[in-house]
Amino acid sequence: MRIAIGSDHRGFHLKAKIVSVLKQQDHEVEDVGALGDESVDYPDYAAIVAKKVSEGTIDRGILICGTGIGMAVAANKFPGVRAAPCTDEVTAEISRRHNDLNVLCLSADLLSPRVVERMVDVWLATEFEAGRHTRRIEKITQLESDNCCQ
Ligand SMILES: O=C(CO)[C@H](O)[C@H](O)[C@H](O)COP(=O)(O)O
Repeated sequence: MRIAIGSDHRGFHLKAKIVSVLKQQDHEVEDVGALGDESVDYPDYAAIVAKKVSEGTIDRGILICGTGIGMAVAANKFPGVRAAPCTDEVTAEISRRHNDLNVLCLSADLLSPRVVERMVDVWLATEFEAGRHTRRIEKITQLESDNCCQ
């Protein structure tokens, strides 16, 4: 799978760990930064990853900051992006089955790296369930075009 991954300074070390695991699993990984743990602004990295997802040049995005919240707020400004902070394996799985989440947002401050590794595995492996959930995703897409300011 083609995966773009970004973080701010708080997520930098966890990002490095996830990048290495994903590469070992033969995913095509695009690391967009941050390049170190000096203070940066999470919207800058959310925008790079979310734009790629929105334009379809990669399959999925992963964003990491202190809580995952700022990254999700920023990424959701891009059409077609469904981003949310997940907190455990269950939310990671349901976010795929029900919400067709295409950008996984993670907390570097609150989650253990081992839990995150399992969450990422589950999130990448779980398919969208479709059925009644398709109707709901279509309604979200409709909200974008009804309220679009781009
Ligand atoms: O966006 C966030 C809050 O949802 C992240 O936790 C950021 O990493 C955090 O705000 C960065 O804060 P810092 O004090 O500048 O490290």
